[in-house]
Amino acid sequence: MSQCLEMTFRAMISSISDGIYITDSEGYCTAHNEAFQRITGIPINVVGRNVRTLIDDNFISESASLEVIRSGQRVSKVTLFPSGCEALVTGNPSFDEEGNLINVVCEVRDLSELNTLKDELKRAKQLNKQYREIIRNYSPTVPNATQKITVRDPKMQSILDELPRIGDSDATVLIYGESGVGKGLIASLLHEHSSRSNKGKFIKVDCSAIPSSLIESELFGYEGGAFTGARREGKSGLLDQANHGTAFLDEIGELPLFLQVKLLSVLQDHKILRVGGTVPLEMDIRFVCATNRDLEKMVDEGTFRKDLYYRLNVIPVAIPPLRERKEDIFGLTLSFLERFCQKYHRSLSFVPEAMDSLYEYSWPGNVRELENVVERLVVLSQTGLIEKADLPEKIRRANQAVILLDTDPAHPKERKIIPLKAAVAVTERLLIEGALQQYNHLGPAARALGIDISTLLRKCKKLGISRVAESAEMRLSLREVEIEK
Ligand SMILES: Nc1ncnc2c1ncn2[C@@H]1O[C@H](COP(=O)(O)OP(=O)(O)OP(=O)(O)O)[C@@H](O)[C@H]1O
Repeated sequence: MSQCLEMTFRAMISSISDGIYITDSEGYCTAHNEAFQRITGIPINVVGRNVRTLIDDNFISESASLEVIRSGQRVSKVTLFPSGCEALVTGNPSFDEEGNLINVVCEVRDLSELNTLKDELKRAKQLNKQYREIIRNYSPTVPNATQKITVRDPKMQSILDELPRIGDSDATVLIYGESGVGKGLIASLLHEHSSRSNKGKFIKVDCSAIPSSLIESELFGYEGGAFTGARREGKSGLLDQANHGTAFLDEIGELPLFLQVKLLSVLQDHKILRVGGTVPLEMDIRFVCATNRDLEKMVDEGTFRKDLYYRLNVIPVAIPPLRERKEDIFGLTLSFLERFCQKYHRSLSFVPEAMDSLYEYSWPGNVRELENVVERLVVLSQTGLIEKADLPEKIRRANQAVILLDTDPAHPKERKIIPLKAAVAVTERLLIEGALQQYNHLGPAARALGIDISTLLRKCKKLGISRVAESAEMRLSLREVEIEK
C-alpha cells in the first residue's frame, strides 16, 4: 500500500464514530481507532497484545475476533466494557486470494445511545397510547341532562315519562324535593325537552345564595345610576338572559316577600321592570321553580304569598328522596363510578358487601351525597376494588343502625343485641346527622328533633358531629359552641 493510500485509510478509520480494531489471524491487535478507546475504556495500549490476554486480565469477558478466527465467519456479540458501555461488537474476517484468514476487523457500536433511543421510543409509544385513550374518552360536547340522568325507580321513571309533555307546554312548574334529589337536573331536562332549548338559554338562579339586598338587581337588572355604586350604563338581569328560554329559580321559598310581588307581576304580564326603570320590558320566559320547603305551610305562616304560590304551583313535580327509591342507588352508583373512573383515568369496581352498605345507608344528602362519596372513593382508592372498609365511617355505621332500627316484630330473636348506651348513641347520631343534612339550618333541624338549638349543639359536640355541618352558618355555630365550652 502506498504511503498516501495508507494515510487516507488511517484518516478514514479514525474519523468513524464507531470503534474499530483489527487483529491478525492469531488474535494479536494490529490497529485501532480513537473511538475504540473512548467506547471501551480499556486503560492500556492494546496494540501488539493478544485478545486472549485481555480476557485473562478481565478487560473483556469474551472476544468477537477469537470467534471469527475459530469459525471463519462474521460474528456479532454484545459486550460490556470497563467504561460501563454496552456495545455491539461485529467481527468481519478478511481472506487472501487462497482463502486464508489474514485479519479480523471488528466494529464496536456503542449501544447506550441506542438504548436511550429505545427507551425514548418506548416512552413515546406509552404516551401515544395514553393520549389515544384520552382522545377516545374525550367528548367535545358537555353531556346534556338526558345523558346525565340515571333512573330505575318506577316513581322517578313516571316523572321522566311526563317530562316531554310538560316540556312542551309553557306552564310554570314547581319542583319539590329535599336538597340534592336532582331538582336542578329535572329542571334542565324540562328545558331540553321544550322548543325553548333551540332559541333561548337555561338560566339557574339560586335564590338562597344571593343576598336579599342584591337579588332584585341581579334578577331584574338596573338602569344607569339607579343606586350608589351602580354602573353608569346600567346592567341587564339574569331574567334578561333567560328571554326565550327557561329561568330556573331554585330555593324559591327564600325569595324575600317584596320580590315575590314583583315576580308575580312578571308571571302575569310577561314584562320586567329594571331597578330604577320606568318602562317595562317584554319578556318571554318559562319559569321552573324548586323548593325543599313546605310552601303551603309558609303561606299559612304568612312568609310566602298565596297568589304567587298558586301561580307557581301549576304543574307540581315531587321528587322523592333517595332513601325512598333505593332501586336507584345501584344504577346511580355504577354510573357515577363510570363517570369518575373516566375522569380520573382509573379502573375500579365495588365488592358486593360495599354495594350492600351503600344500599342500606339513608343518604340524607341524597344523590349529591352519593355522587360525592363515589368521587372520593375513586380518587382515594389504591387498589382496583372498593371494599366496605373504604367507605366513609357514617355509611359503614349505617348498617349497624339498620340492625338497631329493625322493628320487624316477627323476628325479635334475630335482632342483634348491643349495649343500650351504644344503641342510644347510634340512634341519636343517626337522627341528628339526618336532621342537619335534611334541613341545612340549626333551627328547623332542632325543631324537627323536638329539642332546642343549645341542646342540639351540645349533643353535636358530645357526638363529634361537626363534620356533617356543611353550611357556613352551621359550621360557625358549632365552632362557637366549642369555644364557649
Ligand atoms: N337521577 C340522577 N342521575 C344522575 N345524576 C343525578 C340524578 N339526580 C341528581 N343527580 C346529580 O346529583 C347532583 C345534585 O342534583 P341537583 O343539583 O339537581 O339537586 P337539587 O335537588 O337541585 O339540589 P339543591 O336543592 O341542593 O339545589 C347533581 O350533580 C346531579 O347531576
